[in-house]
Amino acid sequence: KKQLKYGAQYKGKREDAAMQKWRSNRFGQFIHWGLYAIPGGEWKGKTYPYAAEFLKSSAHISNATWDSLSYKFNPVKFDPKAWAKMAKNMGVKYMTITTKHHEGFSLWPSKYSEFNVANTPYKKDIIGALVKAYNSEGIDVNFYYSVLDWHHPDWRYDIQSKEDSIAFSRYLNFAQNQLRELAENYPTVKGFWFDGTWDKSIKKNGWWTLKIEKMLKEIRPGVVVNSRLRADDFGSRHFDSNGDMMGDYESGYERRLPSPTDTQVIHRDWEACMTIPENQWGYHKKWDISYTKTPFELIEMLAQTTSLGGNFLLNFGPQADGMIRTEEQQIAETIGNWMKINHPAIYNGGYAKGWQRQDWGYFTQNEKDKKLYAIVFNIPISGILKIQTPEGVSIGKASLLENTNSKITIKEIAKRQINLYLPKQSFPAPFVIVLDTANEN
Ligand SMILES: C#C[C@@H]1N[C@@H](C)[C@@H](O)[C@H]1O
Repeated sequence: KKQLKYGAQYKGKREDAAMQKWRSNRFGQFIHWGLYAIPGGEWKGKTYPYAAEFLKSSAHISNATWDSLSYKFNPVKFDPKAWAKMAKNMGVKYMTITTKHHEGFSLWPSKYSEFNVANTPYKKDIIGALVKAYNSEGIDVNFYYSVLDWHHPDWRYDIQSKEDSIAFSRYLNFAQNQLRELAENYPTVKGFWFDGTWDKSIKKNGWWTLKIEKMLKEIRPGVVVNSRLRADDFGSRHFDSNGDMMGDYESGYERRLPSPTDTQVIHRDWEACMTIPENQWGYHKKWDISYTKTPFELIEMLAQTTSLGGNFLLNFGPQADGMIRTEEQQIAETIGNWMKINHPAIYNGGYAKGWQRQDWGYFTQNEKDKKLYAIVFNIPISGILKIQTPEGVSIGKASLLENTNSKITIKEIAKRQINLYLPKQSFPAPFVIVLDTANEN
């Protein structure tokens, strides 16, 4: 074991109320919004297939040209209450908003950088409006903050000279000031989601990442910080040089999930963030420039994540005019209709210890109602759902969550081998079975 000053600050899961709330939320909305929404993946008549929020680099656009987009930022149709209503109806319990992405443009009137929403035709504080609207809907708000900053003159990708280290320490002070400002000015913030921490400059300044974590937790006790902020004494990220996770939850699952049987993740808190297109976080004018996931695919990801004790953060990329595109609205509505019936299998849901993953779907154990849920995506041709029960546990009753009068016949065909016989009906959508279990001894 190495002696670390800037490694993991604690072992195991946080069990305080704020972390338990974060964990019980399970389903969140990611929002990527910034100047990149204006060009929307297109530049000088050319469409770029890469992530729209990376257009500045994929189209080799100068800082001066990119920054001048701020003079055009005027989302006249922006209605934070409408966004929050849509999110509520979709069934998310938290939202994570880009306060500043790699472009360096701040969506709040920051004292520490002119490059912010106050100096645009729109003028108003977007972060403040979103926090107010989402909190009014009972939705927690977290702040995404990119440490990587293409705009700031003191940003460095690496420290290769005295000048670099002098400039970069100015940058680290600037970022610390902005983060303090966010934590102080928006007291209901529940978490900080750091990104853009992969460069050598940050890996050589692991001390700063711990300082930031401590500062935020001092200003906002209970606030939740992702592992992606953190680097240790030797530049190891997410997990320190002794293999211990830093921050409060693992945030390495970006556009990917652990495999359904990868149970090593259940020992820590974690979150997967996911795009609906293949790889677009910011708004891209061409929705179908890549494959876009269907609502049922996204619901399966949510179920898989919950079954392994993780949170699922689904991304939306609002338009420059402030509207959420219709394709995203429709997906939100379909997911919301499913959540209205099936949320008991998700909220407060987690890993069902001892219940072996089956091909037909996922088990989740509800921390609150202590019930076991089976979320079914793949009905076998036989119509029989096979279940292997843990040692000493039997299934007393099984019924459809959407119709608890529906009786599902249970048959023990061998020790700990159960057949569930589905009712003869169509199942046009993924569905949930509530299993009443009992200890045999
Ligand atoms: C790469 C990269 C960034 N990380 C994702 C969460 C998005 O913010 C994307 O731009």
